[in-house]
Amino acid sequence: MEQSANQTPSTSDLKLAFLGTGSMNGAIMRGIISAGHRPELITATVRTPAKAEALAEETGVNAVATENDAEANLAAVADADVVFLGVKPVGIEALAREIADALKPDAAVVSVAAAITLEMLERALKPGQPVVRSMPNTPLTVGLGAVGIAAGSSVSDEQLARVVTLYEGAGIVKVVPEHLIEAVTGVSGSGPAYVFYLAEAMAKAGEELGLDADTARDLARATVAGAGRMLDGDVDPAQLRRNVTSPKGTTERAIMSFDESGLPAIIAKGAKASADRSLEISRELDS
Ligand SMILES: NC(=O)C1=CN([C@@H]2O[C@H](COP(=O)(O)OP(=O)(O)OC[C@H]3O[C@@H](n4cnc5c(N)ncnc54)[C@H](OP(=O)(O)O)[C@@H]3O)[C@@H](O)[C@H]2O)C=CC1
Ligand SMILES: O=C(O)[C@@H]1CCC=N1
Repeated sequence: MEQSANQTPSTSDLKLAFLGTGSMNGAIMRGIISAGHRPELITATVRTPAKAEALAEETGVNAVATENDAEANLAAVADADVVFLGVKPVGIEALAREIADALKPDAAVVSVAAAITLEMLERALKPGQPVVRSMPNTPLTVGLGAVGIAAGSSVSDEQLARVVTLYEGAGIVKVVPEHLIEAVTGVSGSGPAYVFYLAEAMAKAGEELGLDADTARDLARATVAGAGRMLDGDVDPAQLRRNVTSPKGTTERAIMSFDESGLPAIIAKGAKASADRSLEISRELDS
């Protein structure tokens, strides 16, 4: 049964480490900083020195490259209260094993990786280390993220609430049983790409209707951004759609065409393909 966490402990003094600060961990970190977390309490690691320099310059965090400092990940977690693991799924377990002995025993380790199960994470860390499996998405970077999280066996209510509060600074959070994380992946983890894909397709449609490429792209982009902004809050997408759809008007014809083409089923099939791929990667990596 899905539930929303409702405790809001203070997280403003927590020391955070982001290990592997690319698209996803970078989005989480930027969202948390925009929500007010002080960059001087954050250490971020990447592999490449130039990327570390750019991150430090842009965000003010302490950013370190593992190519410059082989101990960077160990140093980053040494006094961290919450550690976000943000490397590709294939590298997560090795990273967890690398930092296992350097973590504070009560540090919460939050994986953002697709397909990496709580069992795999707990096996790679020391017994009793609190672990959270999360499935975030990149709109966290603009404070409009959507995150699913599942708690490991050693996570206290307070530790889970801290992770929820950190994420809630930059989006909405749903606490779900682990077996539903694949569903979260199929809807919201991969979801931003579906929406960008829609914007690409709308732009192409505009060109086919005679608009020049720049005009078509700008109209499609602004439409998806504006509609996305209207969805922020407790609103019903179907009602917003109906507000655009005049009886016997132009939009109605377009929606009828989408329905005749089976668009809802096509989207459901794509979301399932994402969820299924997550399970497939789990099987590939679980040794
Ligand atoms: N992108 C997305 O929308 C989403 C991604 N995820 C998950 O997020 C994770 C990361 O994906 P994504 O952000 O897209 O990938 P990226 O390639 O953008 O980021 C990976 C980061 O890890 C760094 N890195 C690699 N190895 C190490 C290491 N040993 N120590 C420190 N840093 C390291 C890379 O540094 P460098 O660039 O210098 O090589 C890079 O900054 C994946 O597990 C994915 O499943 C989950 C939800 C959504
Ligand atoms: O494509 C991926 O595998 C990652 C996980 C969800 C979104 N991006």
